[in-house]
Amino acid sequence: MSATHLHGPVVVIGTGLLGTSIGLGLEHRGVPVFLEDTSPTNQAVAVDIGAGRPIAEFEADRGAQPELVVVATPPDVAVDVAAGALQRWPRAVVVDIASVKGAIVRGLRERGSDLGRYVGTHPMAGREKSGPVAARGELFTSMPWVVCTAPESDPGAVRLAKALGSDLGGIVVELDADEHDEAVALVSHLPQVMSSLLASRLQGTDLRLLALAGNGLRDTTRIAASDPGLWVQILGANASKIVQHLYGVREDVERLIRTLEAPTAPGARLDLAQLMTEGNAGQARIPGKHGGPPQAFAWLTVLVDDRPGQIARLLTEIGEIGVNLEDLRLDHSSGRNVGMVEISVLPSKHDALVAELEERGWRVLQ
Ligand SMILES: NC(=O)c1ccc[n+]([C@@H]2O[C@H](COP(=O)([O-])OP(=O)(O)OC[C@H]3O[C@@H](n4cnc5c(N)ncnc54)[C@H](O)[C@@H]3O)[C@@H](O)[C@H]2O)c1
Ligand SMILES: O=C(O)C(=O)C[C@]1(C(=O)O)C=C[C@@H](O)C=C1
Repeated sequence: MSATHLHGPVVVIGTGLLGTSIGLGLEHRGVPVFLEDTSPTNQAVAVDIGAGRPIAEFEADRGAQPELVVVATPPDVAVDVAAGALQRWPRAVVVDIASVKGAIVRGLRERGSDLGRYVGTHPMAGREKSGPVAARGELFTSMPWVVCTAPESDPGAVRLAKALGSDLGGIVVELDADEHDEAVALVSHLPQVMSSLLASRLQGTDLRLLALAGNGLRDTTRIAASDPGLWVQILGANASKIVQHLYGVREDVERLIRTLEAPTAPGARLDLAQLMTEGNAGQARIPGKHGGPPQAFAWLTVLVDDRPGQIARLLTEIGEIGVNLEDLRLDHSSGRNVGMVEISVLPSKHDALVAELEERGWRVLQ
């Protein structure tokens, strides 16, 4: 059977980071999108940046039914909004994209909503920023998109939910809602908590000391900038599953404290080595891009003058050389007018890229 694609119209309710990113991605594919938000400003910004047209234009055609409604509101109103959409458009399939899944399907079941036309989904892609201005149409490319089929789900509705994920470039993964919540407690919610706990230690620190921070601190605290309002809802809705992992963390932290209180005691070094090795083993299990096996990319750093247009020129030249960037990080060395562009590529491309960039006059550190 050939793959199902969306044709639209698609209604997106909630035009923040995720809803606007979905609108942008679908419009880019030629799927007509209509946007609704309780915040007139967020709706207008999403329309202005090309994520779709205002819902009023859709409703002007009385009796029009969307093919699909995407509920992209915060989790605590997702049940109300999805239940409302199922009633408002009695022939449309309704999906939500909230970060927790069990509570939403249970909420809809309790209300007696038509679960045949509802499918819970969750794109495992996002940013630490909120609102439509932070949206990106390519946010979902090659990222997992979980589809949680309930026993009541109609197969046609599930096909459309999967089409949403795959049309936006995501990799569709089918899970039961409870399995999903179990998994994200570890791979998404615990990282957020750990990052916030770490970053909160920085409050009140002398800024001269913080200026020494390298990538270690930046890598581990990026998501500590996430929206507290959204995360209070996510953590609250998945509390019982997250707390199981925090018990494990507590045990490890208590063990580490005991070891570091007596760092020269017999066995202390071995204990520290074990802790680091256990971390290495866990980190090595994280799959590489596109859900493939973990892959070690090769990194190089290019120094660029801190002038407008330099980074764009570098990226254009890497494109001309014909090497695919796997990842990119930008950094500034404190107090110098130079930027550092860290680039990761397939190991087999590394040496040729360095040689070609040096040939073109770039300063490359390896
Ligand atoms: N931020 C992420 O990284 C991420 C990733 C995957 C999934 N999600 C999920 O996506 C959903 C949206 O998250 P976001 O980051 O886009 O949040 P956001 O704050 O950027 O956007 C939410 C939008 O919903 C609107 N809204 C609130 N109540 C509404 C209602 N009753 N009706 C219509 N609009 C309403 C808000 O005005 C806002 O524009 C959440 O359920 C979240 O769990 C977030
Ligand atoms: O990259 C990020 O900013 C994210 O944290 C995105 C992230 C994640 O944990 O991967 C956060 C919460 C969402 O529910 C899905 C994706």
